[in-house]
Amino acid sequence: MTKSRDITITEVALRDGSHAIGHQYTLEQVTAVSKALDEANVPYIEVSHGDGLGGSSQQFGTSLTDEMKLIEAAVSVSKQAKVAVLLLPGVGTMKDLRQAADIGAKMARVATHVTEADVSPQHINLAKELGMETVGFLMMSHMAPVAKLVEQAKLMESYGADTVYVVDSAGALLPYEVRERIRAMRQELTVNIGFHGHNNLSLAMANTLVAIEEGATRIDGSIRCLGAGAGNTQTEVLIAVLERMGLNTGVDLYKMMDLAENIVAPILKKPQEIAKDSLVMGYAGVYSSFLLHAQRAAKQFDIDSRDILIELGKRKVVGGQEDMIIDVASEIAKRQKIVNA
Ligand SMILES: C[C@H](O)CC(=O)C(=O)O
Ligand SMILES: [Mn+2]
Repeated sequence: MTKSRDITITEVALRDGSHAIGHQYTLEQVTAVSKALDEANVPYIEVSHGDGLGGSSQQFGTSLTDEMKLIEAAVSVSKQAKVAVLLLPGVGTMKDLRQAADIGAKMARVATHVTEADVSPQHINLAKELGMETVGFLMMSHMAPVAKLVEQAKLMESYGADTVYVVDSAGALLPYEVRERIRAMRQELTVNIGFHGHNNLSLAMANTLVAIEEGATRIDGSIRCLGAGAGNTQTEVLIAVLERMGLNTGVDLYKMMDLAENIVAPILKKPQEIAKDSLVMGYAGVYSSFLLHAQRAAKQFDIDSRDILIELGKRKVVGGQEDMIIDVASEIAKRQKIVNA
């Protein structure tokens, strides 16, 4: 019998990693990765467009494959794993959530900007009615002071979330900032606490361990770092580290290493690394999902992508404001033309 898990992992490469590959997952890739994750005993596998259900659009990026087909495929090969979906109210609809539940998704992660939890009760309630496990996902957690974050987390708890996550969308949080956030939430909430990191400042693992030290038991990872920006906490590495610490995830390390090497690495166009743009995202506190958008805009306007990202950070642009990337790029290009004239 498997010993109960000390830490429960949600593998997010098939959702967060969608950003890194321009939402081009094929049915074959999602089937192969999900099957191997299930065989490795990963308890939760998140599958959706990178921006959650309903994200496929000009604004966020069009999916190659209908996400419902991807979810269906993941469900069909998961014997023990539960398939999770992400939903941003206003991007995904109640209808999307119903459809995902109908085809077998068992967990709904309702994501809002860290100060906007009050847009989530309808979706959390519907997920509960549909018999799904529910997670409140507070994105861009670095942008709110601790007291505000706790207030918003308590709102999500009051709406019925079984777990509330601190989401370091920009990979900008420093370990002491994760510590104070998780500690305060642990003191004020009775539900599970989760942590979702991004590795833009090479701190995803350190931040995850600090979160666990402070009482987070639900942790996200992306295998081979296949997530937005520089990727998330690398799942197979995390499993090895936690095993060394005597913490049980129930996940088979060898199977995860084989999956990372043989199936996931070939999906990546190039190995995940902290390159200049992802580093700037962590430094300037910019949403990791903006990476490819900013790089495309830089090319279009023949400017440095770092200038766009720094400006987006200054303006505190958040998820859903992807159209601002082009505006900012065009302004920088105009300014530079005037200076160089
Ligand atoms: C929609 C975002 O990609 C959700 C997420 O993973 C994050 O904020 O980080
Ligand atoms: Mn993320």
